[in-house]
Amino acid sequence: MRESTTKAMAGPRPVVLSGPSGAGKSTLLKKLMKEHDNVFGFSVSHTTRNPRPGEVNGKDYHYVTREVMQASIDKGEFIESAEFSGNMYGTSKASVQDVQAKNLICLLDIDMQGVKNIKRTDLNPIYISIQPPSMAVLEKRLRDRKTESEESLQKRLHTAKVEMEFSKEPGVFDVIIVNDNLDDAYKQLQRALLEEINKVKKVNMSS
Ligand SMILES: Nc1nc2c(ncn2[C@@H]2O[C@H](COP(=O)(O)OP(=O)(O)O)[C@@H](O)[C@H]2O)c(=O)[nH]1
Ligand SMILES: Nc1ncnc2c1ncn2[C@@H]1O[C@H](COP(=O)(O)OP(=O)(O)O)[C@@H](O)[C@H]1O
Repeated sequence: MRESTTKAMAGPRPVVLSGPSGAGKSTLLKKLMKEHDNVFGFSVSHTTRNPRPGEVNGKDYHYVTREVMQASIDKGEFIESAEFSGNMYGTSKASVQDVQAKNLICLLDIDMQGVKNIKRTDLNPIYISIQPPSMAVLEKRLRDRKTESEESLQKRLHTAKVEMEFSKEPGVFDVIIVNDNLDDAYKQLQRALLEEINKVKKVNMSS
């Protein structure tokens, strides 16, 4: 029998945002959480990559060594994990359960391997693909973000092409949002989640 990670805490449906590095996933997630107080909770992933300036351990990611992360995976503490651009990333069971225990919509920012693996679990999220208007715009945004070395940038651009192809496979994503103008993309995202948002607001208001 498949292990149930979340069934006991049946509440609002989680939301997976996926798409190329630089497509705007973090920007959109942060805006959702800022504009809807006490509705969303971020699933804080583990990663072996170094923190960027301004990122906070335990908030953006749990920054860990490869040894620590692998040991934790081996103990069965992760729902999914993947190798992305030379680093490990993964969603622990605790990261999702912490959010679901508060009856909040759990937001996951994961790559395409994560999407494939989450589809094999009973999490049953809404799958949303965030896409850049073009590869040229994606490259410009990633360069302007100034977080990547040239090598890391090239790796991300290469993976972005694979991620874009993956998103075209029918039935993978429930919603596809092209993040050209940020406000428009945000409105589309909010519209896609409105039903879930209203459900949570109603329940949390009456409790
Ligand atoms: N599978 C999986 N992917 C993750 C997880 N956390 C982050 N990612 C993905 O890893 C990739 C790199 O993330 P990051 O290093 O923060 O770079 P950024 O996307 O360019 O901001 C992105 O595609 C994220 O969606 C996770 O827990 N599992
Ligand atoms: N619609 C947009 N127009 C212009 N710049 C954007 C837009 N959306 C995001 N950005 C910028 O592009 C960069 C990549 O966005 P980010 O949210 O970090 O992407 P991801 O989390 O998908 O890697 C950031 O510097 C962000 O401020």
